[in-house]
Amino acid sequence: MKDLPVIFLEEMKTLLKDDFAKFEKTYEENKYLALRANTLKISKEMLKEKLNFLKEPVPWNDEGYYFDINERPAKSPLYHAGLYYIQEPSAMAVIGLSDIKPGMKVLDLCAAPGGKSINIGSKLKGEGLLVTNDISSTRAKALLKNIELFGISNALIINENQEKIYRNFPDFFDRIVVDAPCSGEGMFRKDEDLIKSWEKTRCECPDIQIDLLEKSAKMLKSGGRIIYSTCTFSRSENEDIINLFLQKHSNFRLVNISKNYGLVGGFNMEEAARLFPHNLKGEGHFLCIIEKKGKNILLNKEPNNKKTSKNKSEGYISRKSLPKEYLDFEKENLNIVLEGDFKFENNRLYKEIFTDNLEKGFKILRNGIFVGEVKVKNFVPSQQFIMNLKSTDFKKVIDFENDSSEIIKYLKGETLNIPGHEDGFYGVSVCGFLVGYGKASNEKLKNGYNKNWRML
Ligand SMILES: C[S@@+](CC[C@H](N)C(=O)[O-])C[C@H]1O[C@@H](n2cnc3c(N)ncnc32)[C@H](O)[C@@H]1O
Repeated sequence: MKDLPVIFLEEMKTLLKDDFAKFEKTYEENKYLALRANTLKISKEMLKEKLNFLKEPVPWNDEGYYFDINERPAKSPLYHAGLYYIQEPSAMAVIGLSDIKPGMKVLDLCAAPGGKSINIGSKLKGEGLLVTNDISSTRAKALLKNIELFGISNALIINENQEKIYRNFPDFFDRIVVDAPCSGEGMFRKDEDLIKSWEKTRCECPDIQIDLLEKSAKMLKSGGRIIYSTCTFSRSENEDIINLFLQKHSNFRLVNISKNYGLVGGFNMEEAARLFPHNLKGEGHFLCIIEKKGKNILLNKEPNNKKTSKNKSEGYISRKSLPKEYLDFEKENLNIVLEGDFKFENNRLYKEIFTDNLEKGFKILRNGIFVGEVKVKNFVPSQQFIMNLKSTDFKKVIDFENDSSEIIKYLKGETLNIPGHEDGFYGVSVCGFLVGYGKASNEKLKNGYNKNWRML
């Protein structure tokens, strides 16, 4: 039994009444682990065939599977191909039970390290826009890496506060996910550090949570929905926050979340959902969906995100003005013709997703895809670009089995011996899924894998 704060246990007794004993017992039991197929790259069924340690599906997310606590899926080369994301099973309910559809404009306001954003990315299927944000610059870097690894092409990754985001995106989004910073009570079993910071976070979080909802309300289109979630049990960070918000905003209503698989309603808020560890295989979570009343103007037909062409920022170039080095690289090595809104700045080529102006100083970590850079008259593709391609997009590919020692060497940054291969650029893949590229010369493959992503 962990050293749980006495006040926390007292509050849980009041909250759960007869169920408290069952709840308390879960602290002596093992936590559950799960992962989610990245359906931008692989179907859930095909992933199950490739990973023989997967167990039963996570019932509230159609991409999720449980796996055994002794497995280390992050060590597999298939993970480095962006085929799955390891995520706490209850956390999968947030996007799993939402109705995000291709073409929507979605904001993930508190997104790092990106578990929900990756899930939103797969639901959008590359259509529409994902604006994904975290206020912490260090955590936003982890978010950037995950968006790159999982091959999400339609994301604008930002590192801003809610005030500045709302000034730039009034009445803009179809869905806003507020996976709010919280006191983390639901994760005490998983992460004991949260117990240490609990006294502080439980006092500070409600003010931030209500402000995040206030700003989200202003960024939402009429008919749009806010998906509010926390991983804490406390009513003061869940139902109380929602009630406070609804009292101030009569133009919002609660949307009912279906209660299957052990999910239960909120306290005096049947429409919301509570996930308790004594009712299901996962940690503690709260989830609530609120809708802005009014004419439904979602999924309006303008291409992607563009508000008006007048607001389009400057500096875009057409395909025919792309640097010769890129066009030569594409012609020689790829089977694709890249189209889009391009920028070429400081020898770096970008294919952007969000083309409107944002206020000066707005912190953008990535807008769409960083394609690569021109270095000494050669085009060097970026890791992100590679992760957005399929192995069939490369003219030449070297493929390895998941258990081959060569793919591990590649992921560690080593040069590979490749007898019988002609010189030139190669996509490098595992079981047919790209992990990177290399340049062959004299039967050796110079490693092009991102140095910062190397397997240790
Ligand atoms: C529960 S975690 C998010 C987990 C994430 N949604 C996921 O699924 O991987 C909450 C995040 O909120 C961020 N945060 C805290 N205050 C914020 C604010 N005012 N605006 C945006 N993000 C904030 C924290 O840095 C933290 O990364």
